Amino acid sequence: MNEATSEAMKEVTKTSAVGAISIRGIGKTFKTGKTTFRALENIDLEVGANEFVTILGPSGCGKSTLLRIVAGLEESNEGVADVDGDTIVGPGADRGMVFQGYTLFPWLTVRQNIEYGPKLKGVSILERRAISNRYLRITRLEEFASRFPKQLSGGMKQRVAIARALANGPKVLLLDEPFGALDAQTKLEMQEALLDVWEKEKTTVLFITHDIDEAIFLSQRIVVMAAGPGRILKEFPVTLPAERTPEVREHPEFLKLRRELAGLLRHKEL
Ligand SMILES: Nc1ncnc2c1ncn2[C@@H]1O[C@H](COP(=O)(O)OP(=O)(O)OP(=O)(O)O)[C@@H](O)[C@H]1O
Repeated sequence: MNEATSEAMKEVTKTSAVGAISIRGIGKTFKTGKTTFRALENIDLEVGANEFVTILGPSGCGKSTLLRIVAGLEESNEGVADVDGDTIVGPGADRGMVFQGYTLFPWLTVRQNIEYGPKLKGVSILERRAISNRYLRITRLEEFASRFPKQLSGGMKQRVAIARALANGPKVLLLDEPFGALDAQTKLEMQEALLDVWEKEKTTVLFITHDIDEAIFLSQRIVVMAAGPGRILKEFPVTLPAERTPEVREHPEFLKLRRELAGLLRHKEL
């Protein structure tokens, strides 16, 4: 190999995308006493590295169960899931998760919450400071670094939760209705903030919601699930401009997709 080729390959390795999720034939049955409940049936889903994919579906269709399986918090009964070819057998630093409920440590400041994961891994204090500075900046929380969670609004708490997940350097962000508890205006602001973070970090995002507008605004692709048993109904590419300004919500393509999705989900309890 000549020098030029070897330099070119180094460049490819440096910039090559990571965080591809592959879900193949996943099935899940819950057993409670003598009763069994089929929560997921034969789920196949490929999410590309750096892609932003949203799973949209009615309550109880198994969205959270599927995300928990990818997070390694729940075991499937059938099928396999992997990230970049590494089979998921439990939680791992390659996957960061943010839930609807605020899961911050109340006794730690914003900065300490963000530094918690790196500290557990034994990262030096200087490096930890650099990491928290980066994510405080990206999530626009710099001036709140010394506050405690109870001194923050709901939107700020979710920004800290996202910063804390990113501080562990995950390849994949798994977001389970992270803005579900926020008021309408804060929710819109958080959607823009999340896209900003995704743009800067380029992690793969698998996002769950039952909000059609949220799914369209955020995603490159929407996967619609149905219940009884939980299964994938249909996938929709979102062909909106890459830059999602608030005006995108009035785009003919946005309105068309909203009609299509609402039609598909009309008889479901969304
Ligand atoms: N640990 C469990 N034991 C028994 N049943 C469960 C368990 N976890 C989930 N289920 C059932 O599996 C189904 C799917 O639940 P899941 O939380 O994945 O749905 P979801 O689509 O995320 O719903 P929501 O939008 O309301 O959060 C539900 O009917 C739920 O009652």
